[in-house]
Amino acid sequence: MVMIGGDSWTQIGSSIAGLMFVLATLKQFFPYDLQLAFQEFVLATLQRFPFVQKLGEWLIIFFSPYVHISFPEYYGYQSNEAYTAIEAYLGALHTDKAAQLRGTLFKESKILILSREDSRIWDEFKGVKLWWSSGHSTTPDGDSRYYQLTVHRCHRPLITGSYLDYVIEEGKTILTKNKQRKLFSNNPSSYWHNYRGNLWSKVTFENPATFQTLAMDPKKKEEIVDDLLKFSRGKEYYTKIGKAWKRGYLLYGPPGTGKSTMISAMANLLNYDIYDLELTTIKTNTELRKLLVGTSNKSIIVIEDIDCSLDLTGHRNRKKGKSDNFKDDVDQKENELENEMSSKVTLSGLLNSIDGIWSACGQERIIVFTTNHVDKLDPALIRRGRMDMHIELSYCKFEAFKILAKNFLDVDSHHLFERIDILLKEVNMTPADVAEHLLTKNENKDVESCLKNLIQALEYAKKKAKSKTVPKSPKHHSIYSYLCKR
Ligand SMILES: Nc1ncnc2c1ncn2[C@@H]1O[C@H](COP(=O)(O)OP(=O)(O)OP(=O)(O)O)[C@@H](O)[C@H]1O
Repeated sequence: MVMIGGDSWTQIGSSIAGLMFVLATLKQFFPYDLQLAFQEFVLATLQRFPFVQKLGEWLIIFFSPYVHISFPEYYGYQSNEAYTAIEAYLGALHTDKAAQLRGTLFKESKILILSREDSRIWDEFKGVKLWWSSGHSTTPDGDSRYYQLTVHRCHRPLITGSYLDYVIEEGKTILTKNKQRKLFSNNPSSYWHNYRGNLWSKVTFENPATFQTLAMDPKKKEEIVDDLLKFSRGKEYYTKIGKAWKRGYLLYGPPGTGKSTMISAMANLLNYDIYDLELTTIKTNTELRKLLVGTSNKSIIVIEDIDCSLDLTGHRNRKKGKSDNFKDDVDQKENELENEMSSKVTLSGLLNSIDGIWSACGQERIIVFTTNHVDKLDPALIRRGRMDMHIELSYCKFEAFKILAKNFLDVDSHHLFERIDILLKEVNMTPADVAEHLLTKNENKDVESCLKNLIQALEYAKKKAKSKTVPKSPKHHSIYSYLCKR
């Protein structure tokens, strides 16, 4: 064992102090990025010797006069809004001097947006120079990108006090200015790999539907628009009453009555993103929770055709009643096996996720269920409080027809309107079908012949209804394909 005497300690102490003094003096003559590069070089060399590396890291942290603040892209499965705001802020910083830029031209926009792509960016705030760097880190939850801010210790109060607030505010302003709404669809878990950004695929959302062009009873429409606007302005209200800032809408009605169109109109009204959640590709409740946590604020989460997505409806009832005979037992076993093979997302899993997650971590989220068969749904799923507003979209009545006529033919009144009014009272025709007939205008037909064409179709439908012919079932539109095709 080597013993070190009191004199030796004094010697070591003064040597370290001397070295620190020399380093601190030298530092003044080197630009900061050179110092960083040097630190990285030292660490890379030391990496070969894990113990020495740990010691080196500790020494650098201990003696370095700089403070490092990290902003990871995700915490757990939730995205970090500070990261997104910083990304936007830094992307727009000194673009005139940057060496590496990325150009983006959004559809329908004439402005090319140039943003920085360098991994090291400096900034200046109230005369203080600051350094930003970006990188990747691996955590037990998967890979995450991050931004790191480095600043001299003496400027810490300025940075934490006002600079960071300034960066986040500026970043958010840039994001709002450049905001392109996105339509997300969930990837199967086999795609997720190690990176949380792979949970959802996104495309730019460009469906032009608005509440103005949505054909439905104007009073009902006004009620829905008011409700949505009240929700989006309700931050203080929800905080005051201690409720999660979320709202659920159940849209029900026959195919082709405008459920998907209304979702687009909602997104366009509030400037929210849409998450189209396909339940059938989700294997477990845990996966479902990860996906929901991975959604961002100011978004609409849509579960379309909830009655067909999974066996959500019967679970509770089946569990309650004990099977009386052997056949029931066999049926139950078969059902369980089927569930095992496909998806294990259960009604209770869905309900827990909806209620639990947002009360814990979500803000400003709308959830929409659509169905063609409201009567098939478990009451627990759609009770008020969970689905706050139940909206029925029904067959085309005269008020709705007038909106479609305005949309497609640009006419407010016409002598044929009266006949159409009478026929619409007698026949159930969906707005989708009416719209289809009015679209014949595109085949160079005039308004008069378009309306006559519609009257003919209505009269034909009336005759069919009388002879009790079962109408052909209309095409199913998945919201994703519908929104993408527009
Ligand atoms: N109420 C409506 N107002 C305006 N257009 C409508 C309305 N309903 C349907 N349409 C038109 O019909 C087409 C299909 O409508 P949409 O997909 O919104 O119906 P849906 O109720 O969601 O049908 P599904 O249940 O099959 O998904 C759209 O292209 C839309 O333009």
